[in-house]
Amino acid sequence: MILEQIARDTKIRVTNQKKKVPLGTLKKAAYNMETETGFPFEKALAKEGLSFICEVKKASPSKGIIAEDFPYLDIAREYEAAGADAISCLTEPKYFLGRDSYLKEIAETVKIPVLRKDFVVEEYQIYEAKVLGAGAVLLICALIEPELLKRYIQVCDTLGLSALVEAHDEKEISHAVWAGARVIGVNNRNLKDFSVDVGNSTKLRALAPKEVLFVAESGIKGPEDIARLKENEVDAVLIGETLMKSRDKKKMLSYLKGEGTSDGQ
Ligand SMILES: O=P(O)(O)OC[C@@H](O)[C@@H](O)c1c[nH]c2ccccc12
Repeated sequence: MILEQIARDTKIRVTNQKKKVPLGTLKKAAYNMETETGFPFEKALAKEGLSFICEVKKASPSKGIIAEDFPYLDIAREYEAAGADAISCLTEPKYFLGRDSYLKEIAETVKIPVLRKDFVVEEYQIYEAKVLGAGAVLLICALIEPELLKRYIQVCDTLGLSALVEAHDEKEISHAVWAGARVIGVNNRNLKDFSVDVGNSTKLRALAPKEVLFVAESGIKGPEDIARLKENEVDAVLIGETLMKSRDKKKMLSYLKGEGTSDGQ
């Protein structure tokens, strides 16, 4: 399955990176970073009404190249100006054509918190996220066993980083809750066959405690999806492709919010 393949390649990437920057050096740098108190990513999601996490993504294994032209800083600025509550930035280089430098530059440019979207298989990558300026890091349950997940969330806490814990089914939701996740995301895309069902997140919402911030991820195309998610007490949505493919992101975001009359193009 694709997720396992990506995880294997990520392990190799981390091993190589450690030769350039050893864990001890990275850790020191991470703890020397200035930290905004109060977990700004969680604050952004907890605000009244549905929050929007807008994703900067060049490509994906399911869609291939999404944005031929990829002015990532302009895109991030446009998201912020359009009213995004947070930004998600892919840093995985092989399958998503992401880069650490995209995240670093975006975090230096916008005021809203930035999520590092990568495949965390080692603690090392959490320190990297911090040093790159992220306010949050994605932790995928399918890649991290519960004991380790608990430890990773604690590491995030000591760094003032929020963890967005991704779960796909009931069992993973209970692992996430057990590990102390305060933010849980459910991916509507099945990583085995890439099929998308927005009902996946609405179905699983009830299984996470009310006080957990709940994020619906992937496959969100129009205001009817948003309305359905709102009805099911989702706190935030994570949207990539629909926004990346639209020429006017501000218009698209207001269309999704049900404010605009146009089709967002
Ligand atoms: O482009 P979409 O369908 O709106 O999806 C965004 C985001 O949810 C998706 O990129 C994603 C969700 N979970 C992930 C884990 C790794 C990489 C990417 C993802």
